[in-house]
Amino acid sequence: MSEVLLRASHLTKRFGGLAAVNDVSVDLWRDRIHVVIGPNGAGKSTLTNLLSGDLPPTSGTILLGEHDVTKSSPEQISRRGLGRSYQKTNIFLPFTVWENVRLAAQSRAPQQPWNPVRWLQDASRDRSVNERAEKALELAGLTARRHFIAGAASHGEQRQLEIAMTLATDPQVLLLDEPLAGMGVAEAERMVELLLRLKPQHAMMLVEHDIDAIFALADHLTVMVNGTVIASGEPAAIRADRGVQAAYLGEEH
Ligand SMILES: Nc1ncnc2c1ncn2[C@@H]1O[C@H](COP(=O)(O)OP(=O)(O)OP(=O)(O)O)[C@@H](O)[C@H]1O
Repeated sequence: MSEVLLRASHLTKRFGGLAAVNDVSVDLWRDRIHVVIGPNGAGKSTLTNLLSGDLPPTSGTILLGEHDVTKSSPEQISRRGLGRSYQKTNIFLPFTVWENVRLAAQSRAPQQPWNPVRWLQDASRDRSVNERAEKALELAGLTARRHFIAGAASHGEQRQLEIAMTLATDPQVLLLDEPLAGMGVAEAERMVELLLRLKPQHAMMLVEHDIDAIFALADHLTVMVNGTVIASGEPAAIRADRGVQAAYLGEEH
């Protein structure tokens, strides 16, 4: 049965006089994909940064499960089960796909000083780390690519790798920033399949621009403009909303 895994209430984030996120509430449910759309500057990235702890809200509250994480650090929030993909910035391009996923899994083990080489050596001895990495690799559909050098993998495979690395931290809530960005049709289809495969075990929030993917994936759609939610609900209802059409989707929709 579906359950709310993350509940953000009345979040506001001000940068000086600008309310980049203005009184936004979001519930993320297991087995539901919540897609946030909106034009440039709408506040989508800022909202994601608030939920992941990368930015503190000016006001509002965030519950992750039963825990109030409004003032928690990204590390604490991650350890409570929220995984966020960071568009390639975490990938070590000279390492293999497997090594990257194993490093991400190792980040869940007790803290050590930052030393990638030692992390690799330690990780190879740690069965639970390896098991978590193996599972993440498989879930992300990358088992056959494990020995590829990450830097030589295709764009689509690198995006899959980001998701595998996020999964290796064993999250229940996933925040994914434009998982289909820059993908061709076949890669985008594979990514949509992957996200649908992950859906039953996770609560997911995606920021996405690809209209076809949005309507293929979204169980719930939130439309933001200038920091404010102008519509939120079932995709079919949002698609028919004239205010949304005028503000965002364009005349063809
Ligand atoms: N650190 C910051 N300091 C000041 N203003 C910021 C900061 N981060 C974002 N903003 C402003 O907040 C508003 C919302 O930005 P945000 O990046 O969240 O929008 P977005 O919907 O993600 O846009 P895009 O689709 O272009 O990524 C914009 O006006 C932006 O200039």
